Amino acid sequence: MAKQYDVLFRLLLIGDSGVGKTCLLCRFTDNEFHSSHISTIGVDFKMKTIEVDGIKVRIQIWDTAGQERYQTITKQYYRRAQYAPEGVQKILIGNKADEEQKRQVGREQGQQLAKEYGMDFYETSACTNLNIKESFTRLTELVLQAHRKELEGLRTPASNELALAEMEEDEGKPEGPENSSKTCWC
Ligand SMILES: Nc1nc2c(ncn2[C@@H]2O[C@H](COP(=O)(O)OP(=O)(O)OP(=O)(O)O)[C@@H](O)[C@H]2O)c(=O)[nH]1
Repeated sequence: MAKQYDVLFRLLLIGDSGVGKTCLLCRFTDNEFHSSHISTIGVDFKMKTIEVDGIKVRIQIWDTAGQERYQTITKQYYRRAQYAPEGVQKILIGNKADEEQKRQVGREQGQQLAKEYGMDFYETSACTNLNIKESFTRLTELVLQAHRKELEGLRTPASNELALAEMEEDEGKPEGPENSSKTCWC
């Protein structure tokens, strides 16, 4: 049977508790917004398939708890992306852009910080659906660009045969940090 996607990526959301990581994810994957704050415990993930530049990309997005008390658990999950080594693609998001009157960080300040770390910067709102698709798509593009060589040929009909497409996700069972052996592109 033909594959539903060409390649699988893992992306990770990190940030302080309450900034809206879970809401960003729910808006992106299910187009939903929840006004209550139910803190993530440890980690959770959701999947979505998007097409970028002719490539069907299955994205597995990990949502981590922002609360400090879960840090020991969450760090286990993102240890390979932790110090953002070369090759790890990242963007900076300032969420809750709809709450202008409660703004904590100036747009220029966010842009400046992103520039310092060589990241793209997006102001988003999970509430109004501002820049949600755009930011996740941009990050996906960056990962695709970083893996251009391995992806050559994916746009052709023969793509299903490529080894990259063999990277299966196990939707029911998130891999534990210790037994994760698949390639992780963040
Ligand atoms: N106005 C507004 N509120 C938002 C937005 N995104 C999230 N919120 C609210 O902010 C609160 C926290 O959102 P969460 O998505 O649960 O935050 P989180 O970063 O996942 O929090 P932890 O799981 O504790 O790390 C909730 O009450 C959301 O409704 C947004 O874009 N605009």
